[in-house]
Amino acid sequence: MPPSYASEKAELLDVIAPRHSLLSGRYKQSFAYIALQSRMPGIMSQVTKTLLLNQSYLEKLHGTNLDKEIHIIIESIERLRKELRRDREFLLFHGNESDKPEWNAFISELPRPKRSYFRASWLHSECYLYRRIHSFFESSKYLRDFDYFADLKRDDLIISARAINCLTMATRGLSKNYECFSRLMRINLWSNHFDIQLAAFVFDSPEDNKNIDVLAKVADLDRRILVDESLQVWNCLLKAKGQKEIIVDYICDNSGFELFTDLLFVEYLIDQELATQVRLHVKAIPWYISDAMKSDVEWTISYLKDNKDEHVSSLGKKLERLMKSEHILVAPPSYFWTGPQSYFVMVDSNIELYKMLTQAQLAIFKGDLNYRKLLGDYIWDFTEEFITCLRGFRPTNMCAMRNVKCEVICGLPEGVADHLLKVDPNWMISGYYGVIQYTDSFKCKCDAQQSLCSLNNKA
Ligand SMILES: O=P(O)(O)OC[C@H]1O[C@](O)(CO)[C@@H](O)[C@@H]1O
Repeated sequence: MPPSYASEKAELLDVIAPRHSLLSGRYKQSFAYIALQSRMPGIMSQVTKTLLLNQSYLEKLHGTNLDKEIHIIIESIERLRKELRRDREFLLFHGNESDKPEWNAFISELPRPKRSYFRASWLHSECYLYRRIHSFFESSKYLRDFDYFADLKRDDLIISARAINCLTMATRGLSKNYECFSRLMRINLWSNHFDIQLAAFVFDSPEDNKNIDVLAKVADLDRRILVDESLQVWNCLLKAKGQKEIIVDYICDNSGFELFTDLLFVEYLIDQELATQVRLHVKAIPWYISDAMKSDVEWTISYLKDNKDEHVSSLGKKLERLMKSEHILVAPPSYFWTGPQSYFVMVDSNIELYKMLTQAQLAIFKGDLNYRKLLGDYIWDFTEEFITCLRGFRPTNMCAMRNVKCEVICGLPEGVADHLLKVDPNWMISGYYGVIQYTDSFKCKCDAQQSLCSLNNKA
């Protein structure tokens, strides 16, 4: 265990994160504390290691010696690690960051006691750390575009070869019905559980290849879906039938195997005319290790296209055609997705992005981090309604699909959380449980939301 300067400085409390508070590293029995105390330093070491491992490749690529640039980046990472360990205040950005004004305004407006790693909201600390790491690369001459997480993301797809073959075969020629739709959705949900460094779905028998019920191979998964509102998502898309334009905004999470299943689901939406266009919202910079960037979407499609399995390869070619015809497209990059803010502030801090989402029939938010930002990284009552927790953020009909990897959750039926706490004390951080939650854009309940509703209706 590294020395805990942080505990002296931040007056850490040896408790779980209390109800009705923001998640924060202050609570020593929370996942936030573990993440800041040991996970983030580990990730920083991983970045350094990757950089050194890639040095000769990068030097060949740029035709120059990179000792000095690499040395500066590694030293900066070391300094950042010390700042974190000592619970220092967040520093302003002074480099070439495109989103520098937004970040600096955000940091300056934080109340002082909420401006250091262990005292701040966990969401702010964690996003800030990933943002700082990237800023070291942005300030360099040759390494500004180096994605230090790319190898991990690519390996994740490569080790999933068998699952990719099976799922590709099993999802050809699907019918348009709720059953197929919801199975694809569930495969997509669980792929968020098997993210980086976890083995993907395992398929052994040859029958797997033709059987869309591949979920049965992953023991008992459906039992672990705590809320499944996929029928409402299906109905939301059916309601748009006949419209000339049906846009689905897909706020992506991880690359690797998860992005592959995203693409399978998106292919189905387009094939079945449930959507005329799907816009993938990805990250502008390397983020939370495995988050998808535009380059990952492109790499994934060309990996599928060049696959030696003919079904996988023709899927890759089909996806490429769908991209060319703009049935699928990567939305213009927005730094909002790599900002520290929760989504309820989007209407004030990024009205253009908010308006863009209002054009969609449905916005799907994938993964744990998106969920945390939807709920403001706040510990709500387990049974609080999803719509309430969004605090007015409702640009369109919305679905969140997420495995439960931290203590933020809502919308559970009465008694479920109490039961889980008894049978599985780690249920909130294991990623074993999942939710598919939905809210309709017109389900407006409170006065405070009136102004947003009228904006939605106008946009
Ligand atoms: O890839 P996801 O599902 O967004 O998960 C991100 C992970 O990062 C965390 O935010 C922790 O760093 C967890 O909540 C979660 O385990």
